[in-house]
Amino acid sequence: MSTFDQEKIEQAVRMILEGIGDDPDREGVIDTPKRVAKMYQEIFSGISEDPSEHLRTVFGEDHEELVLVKDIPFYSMCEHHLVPFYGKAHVGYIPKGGKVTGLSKLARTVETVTKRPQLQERITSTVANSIVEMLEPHGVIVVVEAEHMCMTMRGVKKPGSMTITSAVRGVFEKDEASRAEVLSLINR
Ligand SMILES: Nc1nc2c(ncn2[C@@H]2O[C@H](COP(=O)(O)OP(=O)(O)OP(=O)(O)O)[C@@H](O)[C@H]2O)c(=O)[nH]1
Ligand SMILES: [Zn+2]
Repeated sequence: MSTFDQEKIEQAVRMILEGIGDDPDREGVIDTPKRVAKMYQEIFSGISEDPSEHLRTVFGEDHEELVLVKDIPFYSMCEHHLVPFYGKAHVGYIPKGGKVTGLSKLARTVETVTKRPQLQERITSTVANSIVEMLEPHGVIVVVEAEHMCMTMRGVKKPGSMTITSAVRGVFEKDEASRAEVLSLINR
């Protein structure tokens, strides 16, 4: 995978400004290519990171019941239109064999996965799969709710519409009662 290329983005943004019929040399936008490149470095920083890495932090804690971090806010960029979609992620798992990770690491995993050109479905399944791979828990549930600006400010123009995706693994797949319990906590 190629690395972040600030100059290439600056050239491209300048061309976009030209392409939309603006003057890239006028005072107000002269520094815009630089600003956008700097912003992209920040909002696409997850491309060069491995989400699973955060989950290497484990404590040998004997807790084999639900751990749920809900309402993790995120901003991502729709890979089809490169406009934002944003909302909340809820991440729950039931640890096994003492593999309990730090609570912030669940939010950091969401951060890495969302800071890329994305699809909401892929965010949801990548977070769930990273937890399965690294923590080998009894079960994982990830619910993501988001508003997509490509559906609000343009195109179909449906502001307020929310997309909800979920990924369930292990016990949450098989046990309806466990799934219902965690969903009721998320919706509380
Ligand atoms: N499944 C999925 N679709 C998404 C996501 N973000 C945006 N999309 C959709 O991607 C689709 C792209 O459709 P296209 O027909 O190729 O592009 P378009 O002509 O701009 O589509 P419209 O948005 O309907 O105007 C649209 O239906 C978007 O709503 C996402 O996270 N998951
Ligand atoms: Zn889109």
